[in-house]
Amino acid sequence: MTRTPVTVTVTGAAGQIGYALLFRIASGHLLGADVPVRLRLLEIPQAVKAAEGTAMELDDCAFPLLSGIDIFDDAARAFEGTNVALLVGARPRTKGMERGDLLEANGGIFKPQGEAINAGAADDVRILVVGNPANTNALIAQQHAPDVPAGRFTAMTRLDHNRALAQLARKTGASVADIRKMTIWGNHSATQYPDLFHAEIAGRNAAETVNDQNWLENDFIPTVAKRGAAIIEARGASSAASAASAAIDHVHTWVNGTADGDWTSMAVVSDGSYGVPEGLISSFPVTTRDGEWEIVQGLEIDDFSRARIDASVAELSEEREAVRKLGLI
Ligand SMILES: NC(=O)c1ccc[n+]([C@@H]2O[C@H](COP(=O)([O-])OP(=O)(O)OC[C@H]3O[C@@H](n4cnc5c(N)ncnc54)[C@H](O)[C@@H]3O)[C@@H](O)[C@H]2O)c1
Ligand SMILES: O=C(O)C[C@H](O)C(=O)O
Repeated sequence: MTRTPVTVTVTGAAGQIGYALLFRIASGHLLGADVPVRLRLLEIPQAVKAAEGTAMELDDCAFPLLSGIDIFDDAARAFEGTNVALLVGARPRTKGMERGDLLEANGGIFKPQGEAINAGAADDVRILVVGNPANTNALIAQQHAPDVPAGRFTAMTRLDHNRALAQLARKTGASVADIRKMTIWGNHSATQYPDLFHAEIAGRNAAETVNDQNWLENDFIPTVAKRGAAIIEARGASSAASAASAAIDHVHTWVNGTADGDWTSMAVVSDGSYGVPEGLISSFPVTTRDGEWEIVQGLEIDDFSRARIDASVAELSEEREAVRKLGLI
């Protein structure tokens, strides 16, 4: 193997998402079947031993692409030279909580991690924040990494995107592979807006194909937006394997590009597109190419969609105010 390994830092490596994620990174699903990876794992001191156990299991898989694993309890060292940073480590919500309730508990994690990325990551670093509330945690980290281009900080709404694909496929009998141009707008929270008006099934408009406004409004949107809570209710723990899978999808699409005629959903820093205030990290339809993303422009937004996008974006503005008050940005 002649390629230089890509350094991937994963925080919260001993957690439930970490356990589902690391084996897929090491087997080549994150970056490609020909890309060797070196893992740097970050955990809190009490969980380092558990991370060591996971590292032993990774060794035991004898993955040809895995060129090394290092474990740290110090963010500054964990992000040294990192090309891809997956910020997973944070407390998950439990029954009855909204993700925003985690702001105070988790927000403090992302300031030092942003600083560590700023100080030590590779010039081409790309960051995905998974830990909740993901959009605002990404904003906190980004605000503390002034030397890293703001667009490198993204938050995950790909799980919501995948959930929307699955619900639409189930309703229409279409295959997931036939669906294109799905969009999640706004926050990774119950206010998010999964948009069927621009999606297509086998080239036909999805909302027209479904032709059932009642289902769209009272079933599809709430099912997707509240799926995280439904998983917690059913499993007694928040989503893990599906979250890890979405994280793999997010980075793979970012690095390898969206298919022609399709786009994906990523929470990225707003440039004011679609009336989303500049600087908020909000989910948009994006295309990707050569490791860069671009917000899809020129979509017509009707009153129904406008109201829902505005509500989710208003929540993001409130979260930004809340972390300002907490002194986190
Ligand atoms: N964006 C999404 O779609 C999405 C989906 C699922 C879960 N999540 C979120 O991901 C986060 C992790 O979920 P989980 O189920 O793996 O939780 P978990 O409790 O199983 O694991 C979290 C891990 O993070 C570690 N950790 C805590 N603080 C840390 C720090 N400062 N540095 C490094 N590691 C730290 C903990 O020790 C623990 O091992 C939660 O906030 C959860 O809500 C987001
Ligand atoms: O809902 C949660 O708290 C976990 C995660 O964000 C999810 O969407 O499953």
